[in-house]
Amino acid sequence: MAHYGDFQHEIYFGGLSGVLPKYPVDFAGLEARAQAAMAPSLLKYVQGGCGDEFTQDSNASAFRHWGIVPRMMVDCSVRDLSVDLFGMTLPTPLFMAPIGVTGLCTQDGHGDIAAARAAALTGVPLTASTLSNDPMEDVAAAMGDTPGFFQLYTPKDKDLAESLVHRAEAAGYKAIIVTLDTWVTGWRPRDLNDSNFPQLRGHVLSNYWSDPRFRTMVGRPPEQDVRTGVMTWAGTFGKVLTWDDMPWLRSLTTLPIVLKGICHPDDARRAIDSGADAIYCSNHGGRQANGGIAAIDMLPDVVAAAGSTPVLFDSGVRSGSDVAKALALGATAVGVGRPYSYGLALGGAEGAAHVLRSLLAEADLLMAVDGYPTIAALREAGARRLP
Ligand SMILES: Cc1cc2nc3c(=O)[nH]c(=O)nc-3n(C[C@H](O)[C@H](O)[C@H](O)COP(=O)(O)O)c2cc1C
Ligand SMILES: O=C(O)C(=O)c1ccccc1
Repeated sequence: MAHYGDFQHEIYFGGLSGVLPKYPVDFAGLEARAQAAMAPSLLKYVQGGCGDEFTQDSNASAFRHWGIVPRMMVDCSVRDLSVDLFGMTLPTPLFMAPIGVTGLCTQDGHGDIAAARAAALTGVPLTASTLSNDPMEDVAAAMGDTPGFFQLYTPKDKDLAESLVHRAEAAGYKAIIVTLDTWVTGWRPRDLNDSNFPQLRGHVLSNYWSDPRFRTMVGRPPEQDVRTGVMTWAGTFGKVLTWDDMPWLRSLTTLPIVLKGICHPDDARRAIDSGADAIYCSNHGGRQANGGIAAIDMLPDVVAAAGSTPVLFDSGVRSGSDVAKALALGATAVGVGRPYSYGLALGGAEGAAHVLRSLLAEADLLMAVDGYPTIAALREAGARRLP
C-alpha cells in the first residue's frame, strides 16, 4: 500500500510556511528549468523528436480529449496504487521508460546510476536502456530492492543479443523489453542540424564495450581502438525484427518478454500468439516516426486486443492526471520518459525522484477526490472521449 500523503503534505504545508518545493511540480515548470540548465546539444536530443514534432506534440495534447468522470460518496481516505505485473506487486503503477542517453543527464556522466538510485528511493522500476553510459550490472546494483527491466536493442549479431540478454538475467532484471521501432533512428531535425550531436552517441556504448561477445567481434580492446569499436557497434546496432524472429527471441530467456512500440491491435494479438508476455504501447515519444497518431488514442484498441495480457504504456505522459487517464484506458503500468530526464538534469537521483513523486502525488490526489480508491476501480470506470 503506497500513498503519497506525506509528499502532498510536504509540498502544501512547505508552501504555506514559505518554503517552496526545490524543483517545479509541473511539467512546464520542470522543462523550463531543465532548458536553462542543460547543455544545448543534450537538450535538443532529449527534448526533440521526429520531423516537425507533430506526433510528439499530439502524444501530449491527445490526453486533453480524454476525461475522467468523478464519483462521489466513495470512501477514498486510503488509496492503493499498487499493480500486479510479471508476478510481482509493484507499489505504484509507474515505471521509468528506457532513455538511451541518461548517463549524460547528470554532470558526472553517471545519470543511469542516478536513475537507478531514483528507483531505489521511490520503488518505481527503471527500464535500463541498452544504450547506457554505465554497464547494466552497475545500473542494476544501484536499484536496491526495486525491480528493474532491461530494454534490448536487438543487435544483428545473434550471439551478442544472447550475451546481452543473459547478462540482464544474471544482473537480476525482471523482464526483457524488446524495442521494435528503432532498428534505425528516425528523422530528427534538431539532431541532424547540430554539429555536436554525434559526440553524444559515444556515451551510450558501455554495454557493448563490457560485453565479451562484442569484444571478440571487435578483435581488439575497443578502448584502444575506439574507431573500430564504434564501427563494429554501428554495424551491428539494429536488427530488423519480424514475427519470424519471435521463436528465437523467446528461446533466449525465461524472463517475461515485452514488445515495445506496438500501437495496432492486430500486432498486439500477433505478439501474444507469438509468445510475448506483455505489450508495450508506445510510439517512442514521437522520436521515431512523425505523422503518426497519438499513442494514447491507440491504447484502448490495444488493451481490448490484449485481453488479460498486461499492457505497458508511454508517450506523452506529463502529469498525474495523464497517468490516471492511461490507467483508466486500460494500461497496466505507465511509463515516464522525458520528465524524469529533466529531473535528473536538475537534481540527479533526488530530482528524478521528485518528478516521480509529483506524478504519483497528483494521480493519488485525483483518485482521492474523484472517488477511485484503487487502480482497478479507475480501470473499471474508464475515461470518456470528449467530442
Ligand atoms: C532522450 C531519449 C532517449 C530514448 N532512448 C530510448 C532507448 O534507448 N530505448 C527505447 O526503447 N526507448 C528510448 N526512448 C523512448 C522512451 O522509452 C519513451 O518511449 C518515450 O520517451 C516516451 O515519450 P515521452 O518522453 O514523451 O513521455 C528514448 C526517449 C528519449 C526522450
Ligand atoms: O534517442 C532515442 O530515442 C533512442 O532510442 C536512441 C537510438 C539510437 C541511439 C541513441 C538513442
